[in-house]
Amino acid sequence: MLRRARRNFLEVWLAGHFSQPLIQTRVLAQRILVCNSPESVQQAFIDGHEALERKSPQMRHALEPLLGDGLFISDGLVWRERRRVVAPVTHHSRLPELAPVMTSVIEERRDAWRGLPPGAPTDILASMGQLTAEVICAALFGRRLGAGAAATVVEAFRRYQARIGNTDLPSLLGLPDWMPRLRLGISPEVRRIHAVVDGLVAGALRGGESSLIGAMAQAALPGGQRMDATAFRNEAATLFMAGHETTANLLAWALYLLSQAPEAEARLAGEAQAALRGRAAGWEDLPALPYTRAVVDEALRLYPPVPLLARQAGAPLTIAGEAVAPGTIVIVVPWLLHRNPGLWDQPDHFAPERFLPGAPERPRHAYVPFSLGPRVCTGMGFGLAEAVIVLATLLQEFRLRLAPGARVFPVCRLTLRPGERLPMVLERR
Ligand code: HEM
Repeated sequence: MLRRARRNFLEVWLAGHFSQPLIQTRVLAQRILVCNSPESVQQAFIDGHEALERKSPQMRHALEPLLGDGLFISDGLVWRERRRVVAPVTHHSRLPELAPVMTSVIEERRDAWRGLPPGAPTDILASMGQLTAEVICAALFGRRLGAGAAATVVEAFRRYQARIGNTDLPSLLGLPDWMPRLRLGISPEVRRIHAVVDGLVAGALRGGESSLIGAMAQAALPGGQRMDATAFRNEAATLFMAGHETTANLLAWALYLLSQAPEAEARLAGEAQAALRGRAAGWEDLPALPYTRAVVDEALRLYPPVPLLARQAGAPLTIAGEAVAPGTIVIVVPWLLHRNPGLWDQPDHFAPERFLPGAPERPRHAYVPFSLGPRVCTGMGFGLAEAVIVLATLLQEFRLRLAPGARVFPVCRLTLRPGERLPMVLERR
C-alpha cells in the first residue's frame, strides 16, 4: 500500500471505497480515518475544526521546506493571525479590481496561440502552469514575472513535487515531528523558488504599484505588529504556489474533458462567442457565461486539484459515532466523495448540466473542491473567476484536441494532474 501511495496516491483506493461512508485503516503505527459522507465531513471539518485544525504531518513535512509557516500549513495562533491578514487580499470584494490582470495575461496567451504553426502539439499542462503563474504574479507583485522566471518556478515546483512524494514514512512509523526528514534533491528547487519570491517581494514593497503584497503590508496583525520579512516570504510563496498550481491543473483537466465531449465543447464555445464577440473575457462577463462556469465546476468534481484534505487530531473527538484519539489522521478525499455513487448520479460521467442554475440540489458538503469550514480556500473566488475567463477567451477562438497517441491518467502527488504532460493540438475555429 505504501509503495502504491508513493507512486500515485489515487492507487490506494479500491472500487468499494467510493461508496463507503467511513473508511478506517492503519498504516504502520498510524490510525487513519477517511470521511466519505456529507455528515462525517461536516463533523470533521466544521464541528470538529478546533480538534482538527492541524494539517497532517505528511502535508506539513512535504511543504515546510518551501512554505515555512505559511498559511497553508500553519496552525494555532500563527494560522489565526495570518489568516486575518491574508484572506482579505483575495476576498470576493477585491475581485473586480484583480480580474483585469487575468484578462490581460490571457490576451497575451491568445495572441501567442494565434501565431503557432497549425497542427503542432502544445503541452497544455505546462502552458496553463505558466499562464496561471503569470496571473498570480501580476496580482501578487503588481508586475509581470518575466516569462523566463515563471517557467523557472513552474518547473522547479514540478520537480519538487516529484521528489517529495506523498508519504512521510517517519510519521507513519510514529516518529515525532522534530526528527529531521531526509529530503533528497529538493534544496536546489527550494532555493530557486525562494530566490524568485524574495526578489519579487522586495520589488513589490519598493514599487508603488497596487498589489496583494502591498495590501498585506498595509494590514496589521492583531496587536498592531507588522509581519516580518520571513512571514512575508512564506505568505507570498504560499499564495504563489496555492494560487497557480491548482488553477493550472483545473484548466488542464477542463480542456482535456472538453476534448472528449464535443457537444459540451461546442456549447461552451457558442456561449463564449455570443457573450464576448471576439474580445477577451473580463469580470463583467461572468454572469453571461453560466455554462463555462458549470464546466469548471464539473471539472473540479471529477478531477479535484487538491484530491486529499488531511488533518491530525490534536484533541479527542467523535466522528460518525467513532471515537477519534489525538494523533489520528482524519482525511476528506474529494476524489472519493465527488464520485460517491450514493451522492452523485452517474458519478464518472462528465455532465456540466448538473451545475447549471436550476439543476437538482446536491447534498450539502458532497462537493468540496475548495475544502470547507474555517480553513476553506481563501482564493476560491479568484481561482473560479480566472478559470472561467481563461476558458471562455480561448475556446471562443480555438478548438483543442488530444494529440494522437497521448495517454492521459490522473497522477496525485500534492495536487492531481494529468500525468507529466498534456499534449494537445490547437485549431483555429
Ligand atoms: C481552482 C483553484 C483552487 C483550488 C481547487 C484550491 C483548493 C484549495 C483547497 C482544497 C484548500 C484547503 C486544503 C486543505 O484543507 O487541506 C486550499 C487552501 C488555500 N488556498 Fe486554494 N485553491 C485554488 C486556488 C487558490 C488561489 C487562486 C489562491 C490564492 C490566490 C489560493 C490560496 C489558498 C490558501 C492561502 C489556502 C490556505 C488556507 C488556510 O489554510 O487557511 N487558492 N485551496
